[in-house]
Amino acid sequence: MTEPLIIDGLHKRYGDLVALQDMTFQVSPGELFGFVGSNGAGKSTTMRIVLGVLAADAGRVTLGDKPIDLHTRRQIGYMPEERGLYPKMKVGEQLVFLARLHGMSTTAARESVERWTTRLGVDQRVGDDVGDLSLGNQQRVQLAAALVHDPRVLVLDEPFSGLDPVAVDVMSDVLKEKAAEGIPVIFSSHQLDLVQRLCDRVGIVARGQMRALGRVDELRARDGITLEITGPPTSARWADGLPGVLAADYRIADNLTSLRIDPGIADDQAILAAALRSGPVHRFAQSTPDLTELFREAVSA
Ligand SMILES: Nc1ncnc2c1ncn2[C@@H]1O[C@H](COP(=O)(O)OP(=O)(O)OP(=O)(O)O)[C@@H](O)[C@H]1O
Repeated sequence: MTEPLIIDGLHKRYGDLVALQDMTFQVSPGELFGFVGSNGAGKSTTMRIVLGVLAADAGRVTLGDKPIDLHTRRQIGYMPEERGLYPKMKVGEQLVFLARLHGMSTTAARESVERWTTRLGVDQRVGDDVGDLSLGNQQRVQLAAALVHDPRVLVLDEPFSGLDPVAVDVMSDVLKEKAAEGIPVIFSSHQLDLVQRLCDRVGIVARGQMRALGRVDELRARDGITLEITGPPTSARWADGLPGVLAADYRIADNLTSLRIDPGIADDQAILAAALRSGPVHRFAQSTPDLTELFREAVSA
């Protein structure tokens, strides 16, 4: 078990531009945390500060209660957004070199490189220059570079971008495995379906601030439940004033009534009865917002 990664009150400006404002969250050991937000929201800036490649103006990053110093930093596996491999160096040599930089013996480094290149499906390419690989395979090598030194924390900036579906599955499995081993894993992504499927918790950032933070299912339930009813004439505004109905949207063109309800107060059977009093009911369905809808709400707030 390692300690939680704690990001506490980070502020960062680039000249007049406020890139981070009181960015605060933590990632527990064994947790797969999805970091999402619009372009320019501040995800890479946060990750760079965690790695110490960029200094915050205020706030701190700790592993448990220990500030991240040079020693702890060597135990983080990092995939930067600007991929940082040397194109003219051979895959295998480069990975062994990086593992050695993190303090591994040559023998342990070679074993680890063989294990990870095999696991990630690039073992046939260890003798090739990185620059001769396809972008997707370079990305697999980049993930191997983040993993070869057996890190205590994983911080990955958009690890899924540009991967084919098979590589997405391999990457997903590896991230789940690393989290299951008990280390904190954080990754940023714009692929919200993937984040929703994989992550224990998510943070949604907009303009340098954390706008929503928590388990995906809790965030989805927090905004209430939506009921969609087709049949009763929307012009009758039949659901107005029913107990527990937070908002009613009558879509006249589709003859569809969409109700946001508070599940603690609303009685779905009473709502169905009210609908039937107004006309025949052809469809009565419940849905919760998905991560894409939560994202839209959070970034537009
Ligand atoms: N070196 C820099 N100098 C000036 N501004 C910067 C610098 N790096 C980032 N920024 C700005 O800081 C803000 C946050 O950028 P950051 O790269 O952290 O966002 P991001 O959430 O990772 O975006 P994306 O999803 O597009 O990668 C943006 O407005 C960006 O233009």
